[in-house]
Amino acid sequence: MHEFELIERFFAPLACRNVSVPLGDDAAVIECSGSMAVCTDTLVAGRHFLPDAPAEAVAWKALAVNVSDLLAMNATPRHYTLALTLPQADDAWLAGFVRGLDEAQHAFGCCLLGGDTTGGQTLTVTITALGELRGVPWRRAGAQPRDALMLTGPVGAAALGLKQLLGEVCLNEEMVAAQLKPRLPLDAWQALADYPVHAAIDISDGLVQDAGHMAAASGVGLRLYVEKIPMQKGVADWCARQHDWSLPLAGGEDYQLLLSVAAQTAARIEAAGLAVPIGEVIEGEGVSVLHHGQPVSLANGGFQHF
Ligand SMILES: Nc1ncnc2c1ncn2[C@@H]1O[C@H](COP(=O)(O)OP(=O)(O)OP(=O)(O)O)[C@@H](O)[C@H]1O
Ligand SMILES: Cc1ncc(C[n+]2csc(CCOP(=O)(O)O)c2C)c(N)n1
Ligand SMILES: [Mg+2]
Repeated sequence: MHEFELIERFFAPLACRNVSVPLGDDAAVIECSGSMAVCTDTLVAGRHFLPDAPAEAVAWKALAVNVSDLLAMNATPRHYTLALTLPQADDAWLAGFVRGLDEAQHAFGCCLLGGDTTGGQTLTVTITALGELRGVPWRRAGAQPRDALMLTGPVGAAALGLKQLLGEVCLNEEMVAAQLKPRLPLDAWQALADYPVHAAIDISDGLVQDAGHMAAASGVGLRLYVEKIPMQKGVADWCARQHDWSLPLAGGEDYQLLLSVAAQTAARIEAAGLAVPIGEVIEGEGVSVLHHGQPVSLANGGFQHF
């Protein structure tokens, strides 16, 4: 199959229709009236997913991790581009990949503007996503002393799912699903439009490491309470058995949002069931973690590529 035939057959059906110039020219053209958020994330076989991961899951995750960054910025997903490097053009793999992308597009409300397809040794998927700001951008730099820190959902399952895929533990399919096809907190995010958020970040590299980015950008310290952090029962049980909280604190790929909000806003957000308080912002620097009052130190702070 030729490169152009492949694009026409697999990717043209996913293309945005309601844009000035859609997929097919040297570049797409879109009209925009307000502010747009733009982000890029790459998935590399062997680094971000196991080489035998289902194609549907790879596609879903590639779009989900980008949409997660848009949500963290307070932007509604609209469009994306796809750069794909394939070791070979395998019909069945591509059909699965397009199914996963189609499902993700519908779930996240965005469509394909264009991209690039090349041959290469390592399967690599790079997506650049564009979203429309729905208010002020939620920056990492806005956390203020006495703010409450809130998390939109549980953490730790994706890291436990990876352990299961690697054969290190045998638990249940919920963890594997969290690793392969992470769900985003879309409903909570929709409702959060009505609340003033001082700072936000999505949890991709691990809660403590990403909280550290918020702390550094804001020039404050953050304090987290392990017993308040939401986690799936399987994760909590595993951590309690091992006396080790590194999965929810540093495992990463959770794609929940960490928010810093004024204490009175936090009470309303919690009452609406949109996020739970897990700590607070203090004067100082860095992230400290307490478990029933005892400091927790982590051997490994979070995911690092190098
Ligand atoms: N190669 C690069 N060229 C230009 N800017 C980059 C590059 N890599 C990262 N950045 C920028 O650095 C900032 C931090 O990037 P990073 O990838 O750590 O973001 P993140 O959202 O924390 O991580 P994730 O990749 O898990 O979504 C972002 O503003 C990003 O655009
Ligand atoms: C095969 C395999 N090895 C390791 C991991 C774990 N992992 C990969 S990327 C990442 C953080 C986000 O990365 P980025 O900062 O690039 O967005 C984590 C925790 C995995 N999922 N699959
Ligand atoms: Mg991010």
